[in-house]
Amino acid sequence: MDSQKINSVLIAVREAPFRTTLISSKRPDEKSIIHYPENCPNALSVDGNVFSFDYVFNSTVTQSELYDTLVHPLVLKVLSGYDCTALAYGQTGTGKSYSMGMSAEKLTDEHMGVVPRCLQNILDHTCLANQKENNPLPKLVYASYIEIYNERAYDLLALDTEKPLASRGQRFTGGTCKPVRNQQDLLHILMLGTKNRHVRPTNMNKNSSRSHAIVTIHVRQGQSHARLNIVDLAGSESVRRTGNEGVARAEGVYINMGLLGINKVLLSMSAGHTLIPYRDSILTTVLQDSLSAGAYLTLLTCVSPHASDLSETISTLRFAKSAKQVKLSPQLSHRLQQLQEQLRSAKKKSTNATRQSLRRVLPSSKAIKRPLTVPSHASTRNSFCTPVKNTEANTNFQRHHSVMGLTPKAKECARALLELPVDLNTGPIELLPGVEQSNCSLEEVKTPTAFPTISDYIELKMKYDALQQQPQLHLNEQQEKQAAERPPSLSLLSYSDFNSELCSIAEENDEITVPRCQFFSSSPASSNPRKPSPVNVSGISPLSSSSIVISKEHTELTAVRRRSTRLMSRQLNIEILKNCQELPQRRRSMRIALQTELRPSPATEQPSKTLVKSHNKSNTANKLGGLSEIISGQLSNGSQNTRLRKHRSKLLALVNSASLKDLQALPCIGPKTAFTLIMQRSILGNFRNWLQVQKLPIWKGSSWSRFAKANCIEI
Ligand SMILES: Nc1ncnc2c1ncn2[C@@H]1O[C@H](COP(=O)(O)OP(=O)(O)OP(=O)(O)O)[C@@H](O)[C@H]1O
Repeated sequence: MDSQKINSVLIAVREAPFRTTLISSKRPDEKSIIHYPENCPNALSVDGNVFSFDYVFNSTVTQSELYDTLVHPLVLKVLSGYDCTALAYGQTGTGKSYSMGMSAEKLTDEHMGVVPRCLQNILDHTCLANQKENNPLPKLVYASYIEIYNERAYDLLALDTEKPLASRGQRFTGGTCKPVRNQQDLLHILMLGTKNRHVRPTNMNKNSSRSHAIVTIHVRQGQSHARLNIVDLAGSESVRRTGNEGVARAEGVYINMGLLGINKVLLSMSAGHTLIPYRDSILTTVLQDSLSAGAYLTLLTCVSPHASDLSETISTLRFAKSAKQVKLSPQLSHRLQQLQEQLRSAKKKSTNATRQSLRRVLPSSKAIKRPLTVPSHASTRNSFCTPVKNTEANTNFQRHHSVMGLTPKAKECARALLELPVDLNTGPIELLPGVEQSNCSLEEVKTPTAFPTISDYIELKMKYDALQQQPQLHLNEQQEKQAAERPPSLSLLSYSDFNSELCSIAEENDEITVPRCQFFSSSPASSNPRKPSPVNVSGISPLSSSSIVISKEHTELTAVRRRSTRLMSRQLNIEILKNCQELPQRRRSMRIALQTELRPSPATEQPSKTLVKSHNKSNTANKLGGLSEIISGQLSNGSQNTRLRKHRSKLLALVNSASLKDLQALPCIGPKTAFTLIMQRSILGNFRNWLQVQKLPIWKGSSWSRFAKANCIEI
């Protein structure tokens, strides 16, 4: 079905017919400003500027021609499991909504737009596919319809359309998905959308959309889920020409803000930046997944033939040209899910052969590493109590796991150890050999599976609570002795694994309630096993029956601190560490600033080592040179002032020319600040003085003063 090869990014231009309403209508003798050079089928020229795109449609193109050429290939890709986005961009009144077919009006064959055609096409395909006898999983089609109005996302298919789904900075979880099984469902969705969408007459368009609208068609088949986003952006507009006042004027400001956001995202993507400003507007937040490298993107730019719209037309075409630079490499959205599904069933069967083959397919996936650290659901009481034979391998594994994630070498070692034979029934985590378990039914207690769900954790907690009420383990003297001689358990594996499970769940659900557990890191023999203590199972012991809320930040704090943070904390002295307990939760720039503040200031007898050190660390600082003398106060007042002046101008020159990486090397500059600084620099040109830099709207709170202090540029 996806045999047809299409470019991952397709850019097309459609010329709108002359307007017939309100201002700027066609003068009797007026000709279109858009010309089509002969011999260049996919080019157009406006005012002497020639632009070429993948497709160029003149004003006579029909809706069905446009669909067949531009959007039908995307539909085929969606049906094959890829995420796709079709986006309409352009000046107000140039036919974006008309082309995309966002409303329930004009549903005749002549005027029907992209949305109804896509849905019809997808329905036809899925019906055919589902009718095939050898197709066990039917393809199901759903659609959602949302709008971004005044920087808030609203669900147009919800019962309460007034309640925003999300606003800027908030997480967007998606709108109501309605099943689409036939024409009636489709019509119902479009009618609801038309009824609820914000539309208002302006001087340029009697039915001007006041919001960006997104129709998402979901095609599900089993675990596979592909999406086609059809986006009708509100038109860019100048307040002067639309004649908007009051609310309409404010709407225009928000519309332009969303368009600027999408502009920035596409420009950053085409410039190959690693930091894409998705969070700058709610529109780009919502479209983040679809505007990522893993999806197909088709951009339809609509342009006006009117001479009075010349500047808007040229800027629209320039935008389309820059979007052409975006490089994407679409991937099957459900591929990984399928592999994980296979792994899960392979784990249940505990077949070594299947695992080995999957490891070859997914060599670096952490999902592969997990089965070794936790016993499978199928583990029985006996298998739990059987000592792990491959103790040496486990000890090695433990050692390597403690550094896993730090260096590629450590990861390599761990991966190599994965190849060692381990009894899959027992797993590497065992209880004490020969322990009598009285009534304690250990097989009932399931350790987290490789793919736990929230209900798994709730179940786990209930079982811990139940076990706490039951008689504890009893050991005889010999067993105690054996326990004392026993090598440390693989608790670290459990700790790290359990935490990473929590992290992944916390990521999916901003916060969840899980059993409060203590992860022991030494051999159980180190504590008195006779003492009534919680039952130790697989390296996890309950602290209390109370629950704690584990948020994403918390789990990051405890388990998956960044490597830089871990290395940094090793270098810092204990005093700083005490003060920095909350630091990993904060932004990098704040952390660096706080550390700078915590260390002796330049004025004290211990000159600002942080600054000198961090400066010396990078090339950036090497360019600045001589700073240590200034800070340490070794120079006389006069020469110190001269040095400072020189330093400031050198630093300004650096800010005017430095790359993103170099800027980040400066104290109190994080990746975000560096990025916005570069964006401001590209908009405003080189900064003339530090006052200009200080006045930029990028400094929040006391960030400027911290930056100025840390870099000796206080004005
Ligand atoms: N190719 C076309 N053929 C026929 N009518 C068209 C065509 N393009 C646009 N129109 C008509 O022009 C008018 C304005 O179009 P539309 O509302 O789609 O513009 P828009 O770009 O979405 O504007 P806005 O951004 O303000 O919402 C509509 O009445 C639409 O029917």
